[in-house]
Amino acid sequence: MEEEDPAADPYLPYDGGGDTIPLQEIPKRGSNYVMTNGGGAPSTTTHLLDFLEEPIPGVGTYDDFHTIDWVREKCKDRERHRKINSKKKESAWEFTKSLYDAWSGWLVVTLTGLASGALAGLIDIAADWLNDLKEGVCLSAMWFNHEQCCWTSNETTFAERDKCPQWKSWAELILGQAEGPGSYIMNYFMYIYWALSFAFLAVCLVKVFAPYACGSGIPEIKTILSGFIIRGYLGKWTLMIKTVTLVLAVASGLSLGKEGPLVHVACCCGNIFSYLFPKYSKNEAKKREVLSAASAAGVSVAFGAPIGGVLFSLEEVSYYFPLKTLWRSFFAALVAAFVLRSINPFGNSRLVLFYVEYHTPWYLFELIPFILLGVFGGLWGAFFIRANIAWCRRRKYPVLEVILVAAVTAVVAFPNPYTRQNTSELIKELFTDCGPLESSQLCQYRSQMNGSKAFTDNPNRPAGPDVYAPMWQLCLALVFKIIMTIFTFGLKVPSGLFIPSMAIGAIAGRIVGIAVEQLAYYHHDWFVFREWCEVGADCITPGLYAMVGAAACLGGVTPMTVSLVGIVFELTGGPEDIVPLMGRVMTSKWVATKEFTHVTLAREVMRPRRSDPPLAVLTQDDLTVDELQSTINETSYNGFPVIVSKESQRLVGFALRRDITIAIENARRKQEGIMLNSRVYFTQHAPTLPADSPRPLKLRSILDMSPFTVTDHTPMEIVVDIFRKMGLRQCLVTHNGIVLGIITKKNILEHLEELKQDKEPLAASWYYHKKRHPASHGSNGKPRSRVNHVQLIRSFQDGRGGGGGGGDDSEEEVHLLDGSNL
Ligand SMILES: Nc1ncnc2c1ncn2[C@@H]1O[C@H](COP(=O)(O)OP(=O)(O)OP(=O)(O)O)[C@@H](O)[C@H]1O
Repeated sequence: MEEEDPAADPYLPYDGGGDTIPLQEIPKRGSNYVMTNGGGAPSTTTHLLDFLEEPIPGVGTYDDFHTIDWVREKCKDRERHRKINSKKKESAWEFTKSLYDAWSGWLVVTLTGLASGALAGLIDIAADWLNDLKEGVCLSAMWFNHEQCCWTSNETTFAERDKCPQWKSWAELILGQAEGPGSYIMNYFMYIYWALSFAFLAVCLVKVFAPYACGSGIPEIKTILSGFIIRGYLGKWTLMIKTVTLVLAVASGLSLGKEGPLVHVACCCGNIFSYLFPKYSKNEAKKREVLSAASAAGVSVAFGAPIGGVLFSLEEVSYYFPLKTLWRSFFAALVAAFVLRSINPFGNSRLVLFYVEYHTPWYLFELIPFILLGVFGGLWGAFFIRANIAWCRRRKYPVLEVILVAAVTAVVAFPNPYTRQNTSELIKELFTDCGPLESSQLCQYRSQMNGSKAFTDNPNRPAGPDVYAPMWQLCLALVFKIIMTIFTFGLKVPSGLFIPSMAIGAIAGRIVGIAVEQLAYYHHDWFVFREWCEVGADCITPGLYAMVGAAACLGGVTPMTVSLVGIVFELTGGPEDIVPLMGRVMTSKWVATKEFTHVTLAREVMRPRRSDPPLAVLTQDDLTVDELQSTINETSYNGFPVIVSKESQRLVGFALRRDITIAIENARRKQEGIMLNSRVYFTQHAPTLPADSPRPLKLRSILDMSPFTVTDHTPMEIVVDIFRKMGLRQCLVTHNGIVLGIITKKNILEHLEELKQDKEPLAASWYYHKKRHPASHGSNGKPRSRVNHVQLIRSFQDGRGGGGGGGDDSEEEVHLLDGSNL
């Protein structure tokens, strides 16, 4: 390490550039000593020795909506480790501190897991209760939902599980009659009334208290985990409001799920707990390790799928995922699942949402309909994304829109039993295997099974009117769900896409399943069925088709592959059915993935481009404070290359704008003699100055002397690789040691997008936005307002399904660059 000198710190008194004061001679905090000021008269000042060790407050932190520098954060952590290791042998106290430090990672993920599990349980219970409130109330105990109410009743029969005298529908309570058109209309009215009230309350809470609480939150979390700062996105307000409004939004009956928002809730918990430990709160890279574990805990409780959660965190959201984070994610997912299981919100003593056991295996031929379902899922995904993006561009009135969508949903959903019921319940019903004990309408085949026959003895049967009627209702439900999901996703309430997508796939799957089953029944002599599906044989399970369809549609709207299989596998608890799932998922991945071949060189991507203003640089020892400040004020770049001199242009290092501003402010406040014409220098020793010049300001401590550089001839393939592997924020481009330009992470993303669009004109949201609102940009074309930054940041999330979320109401909210692989 280079030797510190007092002038290296802007707080320290300076002796005029001559001999520096040996460290041991500097008195302790609070004592006085005599110094010469800029060659002038001796002055007495109070010197704070601790500043030698303390970093300048604020230096090394980041502004809102900026990219973090992973390399710098990792170095900081290594330095902290070194310090702790060297001190731990000094005393028992230091040793205890080092132990605490080593364990704090496990502690923070345990707390996160506990909190996520508890909150998920609470949300499940509250949402169930509120959802049933739309139909009626439990007179014996108001806090029971419909199911619990009738469980506790002695008069409930097995066939009519949901009927009991304690549970009163609104018509019974208000009109005193349970049947007839009057009661139907009253129940209909009350259903709409509650749905609208919940939706209105949810959107108002979000709008007034925590705009970041809307949407699923997953794209933003991906953005944050890849190294962006979005202050308040994972804060306590967002957590509180998201928890409450999620319950309301789910209960309002809107076509949305709570799974994505639960991941957001878990990440808020992780972020809040990380503030208890300086190791995490002061290091943005370390904080992201906790957030990775938190997102695993989120998925774990959202679906009851702990392993799926870890895979999700690894594959989908995390950017930096060392082995230690894998273990911690696993542990957080485990703790969260355990807590949720103890709360037992589904009342089935199972963690999984849709536990199914199919009585027959699937046959090779069935891969054809499975693949067709895969195609349907892909088409649904593509259609949904396009339609949702197109709709999001037209969005203007968030509150009104929520009320309208909730009203239409309630009015249309009530008459159809498949749309009225809770979506998770619907999926569960669609997944069911028609056993003898199954009371679902979908299992009312013509020749009813003799109840005493075993499951495995359950041949395919012809469908009668009792099955055709629900089939029609399912078809209508499919159309309804497809349309409503497009309009719902992106509303200003918490909304996840997993459950509606699964429902759409499951409905389509069940319809296809029943169709294939009937085909096999009536045409068992066709060669495809002849071998394995004779009359009376038990061969086709429509529930399995529903499951494959659900996975297909889920895969269509999210880029998950391995984690999707993991989640669906855990969700349904069926190990035999994993092969069709894997097949389906892999097909879509192969079709969708396209590798780029970069033929470009760094100099073609670097900024400034020919038409841009020249690169803003700082010289190492001939700027004044005034000149430095005007460079900072006139531009809004995050940092500036520091060069030897205007003539030589050789690179010395890189200084961040924020660090420079903070250091100057601090020096002005705490250091006497710093004026506008004081010379600023980044060198080890001060330049020789005329005797009457004011005291110079040394800024070497904020200079990054090892910035990443590439030469102008480096292929972009390599540059992208360096950015990916090292987590760089920026990289300087040199030629013979002379700085030519800079490439930032966002430049790389824009470049990748250009490649993706086959060199069509760049359509990044930034440029798009610029065209529409020129007034909101600074002279250098950089967006000024916070809203614009949100849009720009959104460009780093995976465009798929990105219509949701965000805290602004502007039109171009959806966007578009795929940054998930950088
Ligand atoms: N010193 C500089 N001189 C000229 N252009 C620069 C300079 N620094 C950055 N740029 C370019 O200006 C644009 C804005 O850069 P900036 O440093 O603000 O980062 P950014 O890419 O917007 O990312 P962030 O979100 O971190 O602000 C980028 O295209 C970058 O290549």
